[in-house]
Amino acid sequence: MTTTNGRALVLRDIRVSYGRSVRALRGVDLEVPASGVVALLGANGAGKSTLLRAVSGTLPLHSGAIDSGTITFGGETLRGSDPSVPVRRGIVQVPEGRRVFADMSIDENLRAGELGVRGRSKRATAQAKERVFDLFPRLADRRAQAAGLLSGGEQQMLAMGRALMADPELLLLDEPSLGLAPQMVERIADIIAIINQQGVGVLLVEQNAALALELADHAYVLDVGRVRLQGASSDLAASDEVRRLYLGEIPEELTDDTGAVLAGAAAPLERWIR
Ligand SMILES: Nc1ncnc2c1ncn2[C@@H]1O[C@H](COP(=O)(O)OP(=O)(O)OP(=O)(O)O)[C@@H](O)[C@H]1O
Repeated sequence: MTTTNGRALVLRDIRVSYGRSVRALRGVDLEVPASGVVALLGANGAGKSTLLRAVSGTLPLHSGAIDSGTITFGGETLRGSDPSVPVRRGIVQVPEGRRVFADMSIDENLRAGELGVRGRSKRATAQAKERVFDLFPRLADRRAQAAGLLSGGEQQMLAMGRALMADPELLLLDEPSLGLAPQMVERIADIIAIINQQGVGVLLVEQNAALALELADHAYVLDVGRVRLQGASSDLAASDEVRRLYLGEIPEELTDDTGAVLAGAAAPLERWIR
């Protein structure tokens, strides 16, 4: 898709708050290398969406603000930019909950993905759309239909397609597998892998840690606004803590010799499996 010119996203000591009392990020360092796939894991409220908002410049829309720290893309600062700046520089977010324009057609939704892109020729637009339809043939078949009639998985595809219309260098994906059937999750995972093979970097927020660690080269685990763990995805997938907390593996002390869950372990298990 985009030929990469080697731009990395770098966050240093980022602190974000909402109002006076909610400190959502408390000094986060994170890096997405050019064309890399990085996963961001963590329980509800850990600060994952906040981090994406900080990068995409959408915090003010949520009454949030960056208090300190730096965000750069290819060495150029992004911090303090309004949302149009990251898009123009090649960083596009696919928000959680898909948020397609339900009453608009698939074609119109895709056109909306170009709004932040300036001065593009008709030919370039047609090429971008062709690439989207190559990736998502189902959307091509139904391009005149209202987006609201699509299934949840198809709406996710449309939201990703809309982001790709801006020809991004880095995609910010917020929970792309949320609420989807397993088969559709696999399809979305395949598509993320293909998009990355085409040269697009991905910062992937996911509750589905197994999926995220499979797709990503490197992962970060956020915990109450701080990076609790980070490393190569393969190392994290092998770590006891990640297996226990994020891959739903049941801790030994709650099972018998055969691995069966002990009677009365249900309550403590709630704590382990998120
Ligand atoms: N608009 C907002 N106003 C006030 N507090 C907020 C707002 N958005 C998020 N928060 C708070 O900031 C913290 C981080 O939230 P965030 O949504 O970034 O977490 P998350 O890891 O993405 O969680 P989830 O998986 O539930 O989306 C939480 O304590 C949350 O309640």
